[in-house]
Amino acid sequence: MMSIKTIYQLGSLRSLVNRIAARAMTSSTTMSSNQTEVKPFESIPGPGGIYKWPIIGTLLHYKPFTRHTPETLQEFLNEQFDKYGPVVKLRLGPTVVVLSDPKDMETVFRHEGKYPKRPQIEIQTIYYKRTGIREDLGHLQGPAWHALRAPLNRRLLKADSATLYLEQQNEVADDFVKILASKNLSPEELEDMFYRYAAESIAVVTFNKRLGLFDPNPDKISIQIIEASKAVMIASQDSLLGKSVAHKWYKNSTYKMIEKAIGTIRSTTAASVSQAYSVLQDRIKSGQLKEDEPNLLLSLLAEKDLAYEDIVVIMATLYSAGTDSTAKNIQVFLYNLARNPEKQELLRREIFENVGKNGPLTAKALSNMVYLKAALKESFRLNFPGSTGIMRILNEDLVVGNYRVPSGVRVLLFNPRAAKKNFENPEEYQPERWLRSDDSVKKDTAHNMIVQPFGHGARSCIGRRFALQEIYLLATKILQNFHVDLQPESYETKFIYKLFIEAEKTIKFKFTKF
Ligand code: HEM
Repeated sequence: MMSIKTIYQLGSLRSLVNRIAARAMTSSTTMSSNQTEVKPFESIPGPGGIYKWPIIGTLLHYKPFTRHTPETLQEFLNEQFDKYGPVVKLRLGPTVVVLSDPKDMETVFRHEGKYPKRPQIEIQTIYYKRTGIREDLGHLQGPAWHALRAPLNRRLLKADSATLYLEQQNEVADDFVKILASKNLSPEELEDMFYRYAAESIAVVTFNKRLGLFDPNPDKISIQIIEASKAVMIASQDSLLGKSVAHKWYKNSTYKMIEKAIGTIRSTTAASVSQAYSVLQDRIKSGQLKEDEPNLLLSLLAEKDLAYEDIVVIMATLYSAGTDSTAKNIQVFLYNLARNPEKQELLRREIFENVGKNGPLTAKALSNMVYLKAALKESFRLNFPGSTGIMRILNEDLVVGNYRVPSGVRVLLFNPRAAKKNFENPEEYQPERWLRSDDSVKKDTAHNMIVQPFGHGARSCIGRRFALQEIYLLATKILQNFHVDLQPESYETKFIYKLFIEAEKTIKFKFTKF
């Protein structure tokens, strides 16, 4: 007989236990672990009747039938929770079970298996089928996904993966601050600068070079990727949340938008990678390559199971996924600091203590800066970065919220609601909640599943260490030099979502040099 250890080594103990539980659930007296009756999938509450119909059931959630669009989906989902309770079943394209209890989120993550499935974005699936081009990391599933992801885990998720690039990324942040100090930027120009900052910062990782995006006449091609990345986000959100449907049958405007955008991202990345490759070859030939230099491209080229084309796809994904997301969340962080000047001052004090008025942000300083980390985490809690939270397709039958949910069903872990419902004074910006020295906070942070801005588990964000580092860096440099404030009309900024959070109207910051 197989020992428990052997079964576990085969990676199947958890799923075995769950399968046994699932079988038990189908019997007439099914009970969950806390001895309450497990109810069938069909009985999960949610909008019924015509709202269950394909296509139309989703479109009815949006304008002109309600006041919502995919950009305000969080408000819509909150209304559904108020009406139906903590587990809701509704149509967002396909049927989706939306969960808001952290315990249920944990159950889903515990059973996601070796190849967690995030639902593919249909418009992208169709694009890949029609064009035959290679799918990217975010789209692939199963072993094909794992083949691209594993080499990146080793290179991007280690403790020092991002700090290796600190020196180069410090320079990018310094250049940003110089421009802020010397030019009178309009709010729109400033907003654009945040995108350029994120793109410039990740380019030193993907292409081994500065792109010069802060120059008066930057390379047009690099700027095009920024715009293309925004377009991919908008089209993807409309497809994921069931607003765009016709792309299935013909090239509607949303499809044309994503077709053009992915085409631009791929072709321009291919050119940048090819250039970086030539530079690398020249440096190897001339013996200029430093053995210890951080060089993602070089290290991926050494990976025998990755084709050159895979590397281009990886770099395209990292460059575009790493631009829009980071640029938007930096602004939200600065917004929260501007609205809470006393917290801004506490953070500035920590910065001065650790790096002084002009010093670079070092890995050592960063490891000491607990308030900086708490301040950003609190910003993520208050204004959740992603439109919906995390999505998965269940790999096995599960019991969540006392309902049986079969394998293959889409679940949406709606962190934004949990991030408000499980905290005291949830609308207040209180970085102190995340500081271990404050006892009242431990209670708040007890459930680790709630604020997961980068997702969780094997399928979580591969760029998270870089995203955090870039945000920490820019916030540090800005606070070393300026008081951050808001023009009165931006004080009550409304946030909407284009996959990631963004201000409905450009935020009007006031940076006062001191
Ligand atoms: C504040 C900035 C960012 C946020 C909030 C964010 C958030 C996320 C989230 C929520 C996911 C899905 C995780 C899951 O399903 O569990 C994700 C996936 C991903 N992110 Fe990020 N991200 C950010 C920055 C970045 C950066 C800088 C990069 C690249 C350098 C990046 C690359 C990716 C990729 C490639 C995936 C797909 C991973 C996979 O499917 O294996 N992200 N991100």
